[in-house]
Amino acid sequence: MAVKGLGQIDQQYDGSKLRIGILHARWNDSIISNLVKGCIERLKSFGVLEENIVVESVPGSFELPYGAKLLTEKQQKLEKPLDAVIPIGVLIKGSTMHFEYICDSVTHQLMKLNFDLGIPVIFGVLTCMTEEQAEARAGLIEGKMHNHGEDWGAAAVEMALKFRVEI
Ligand SMILES: Nc1c(NC[C@H](O)[C@H](O)[C@H](O)CO)[nH]c(=O)[nH]c1=O
Ligand SMILES: CC(=O)[C@@H](O)COP(=O)(O)O
Repeated sequence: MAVKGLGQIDQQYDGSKLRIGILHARWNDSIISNLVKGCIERLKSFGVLEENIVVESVPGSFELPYGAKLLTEKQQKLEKPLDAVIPIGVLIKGSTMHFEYICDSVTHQLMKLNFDLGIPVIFGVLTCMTEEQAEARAGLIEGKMHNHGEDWGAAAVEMALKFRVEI
């Protein structure tokens, strides 16, 4: 059994009332597509309704933090607030320092957004040294790793519901 991964879920979560935003980058599109697919499938496995999953895209991972903030605020203005947002991006090391700067700034800003927006913001960004690493983590290499998009869907549902108090 694999050591890496979310482990057993600690309780049954009913996602049928949740609204979840997925904001994905378009860089490295073939890998992104499978991560988004896995994420949506996992959300649905918790009962999240298709019509309550809002999927939007931005050009690259650098745009994810501000895009996630704008998406969340727009849904609030439309009186359809999100219970969690899942930014999804794939960063792959090139030949300059571009990768390091984007990984660092995006990670910090997404973490900060949790506190600024007051809803869970999941870390759906792969930061890989090679394309092969990214493909493996998107479940695209048979027999290697599972699709990490599934973990992000599960994390969103758990974090949206875990500390909720129904009055
Ligand atoms: N190299 C990667 C990028 N680069 C693009 C930036 O994220 C950004 O869209 C551009 O600089 C305009 O602001 N994005 C990724 O998602 N993945 C990469 O590997
Ligand atoms: C998107 C860029 O600015 C690009 O020049 C970065 O190059 P690399 O991915 O090789 O570091």
